[in-house]
Amino acid sequence: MGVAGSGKSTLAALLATHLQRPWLEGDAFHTEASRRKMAQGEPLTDGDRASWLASLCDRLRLEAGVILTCSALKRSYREQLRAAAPGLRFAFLDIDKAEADRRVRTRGGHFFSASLIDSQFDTLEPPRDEPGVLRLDALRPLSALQAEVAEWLAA
Ligand SMILES: Nc1ncnc2c1ncn2[C@@H]1O[C@H](COP(=O)(O)OP(=O)(O)OP(=O)(O)O)[C@@H](O)[C@H]1O
Ligand SMILES: O=C(O)[C@H](O)[C@@H](O)[C@H](O)[C@H](O)CO
Repeated sequence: MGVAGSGKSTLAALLATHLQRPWLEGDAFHTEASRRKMAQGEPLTDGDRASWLASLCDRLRLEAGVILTCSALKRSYREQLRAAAPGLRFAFLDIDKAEADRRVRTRGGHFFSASLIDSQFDTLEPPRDEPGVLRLDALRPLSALQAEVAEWLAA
């Protein structure tokens, strides 16, 4: 979990290969209308995210041991996901706004508008006192992040 540009997909791809686990890209479950909205620089609302979260919950119920990349910005979103998959664990890629903005502007080939970075941080409720959360410094090298998550999952 984490805001756009925090590195969720990049890290998940590495972990899925390393751990031989299936990986679900949360962005693939957004409706076409939501993707269009984000591409036009319009933030999603709770309403837009409701059907998306419901689809992710359905997938979590079906597939055990899956790695899911999902912004999961609000505590209520995480609680909904946890209810679908009891014991679900969250690796939180914690990043500052300047670096998220830099990454989103430079990565290219992605529908997400960089003008939405402010709203991602306005919406983010960083996990505090929630079960099963590992906070990661998103600025560390990917190899270190991968090792940290793999060790945490194995514990
Ligand atoms: N630890 C890292 N160090 C340096 N660059 C990174 C790191 N992790 C990811 N990046 C780079 O940052 C950019 C954003 O990463 P990525 O697309 O994985 O983020 P994301 O959280 O999945 O974003 P979104 O939710 O918007 O799809 C990519 O260009 C990626 O190569
Ligand atoms: O809840 C949200 O606002 C979305 O899930 C976003 O976080 C983006 O889809 C993602 O980051 C793509 O860049």
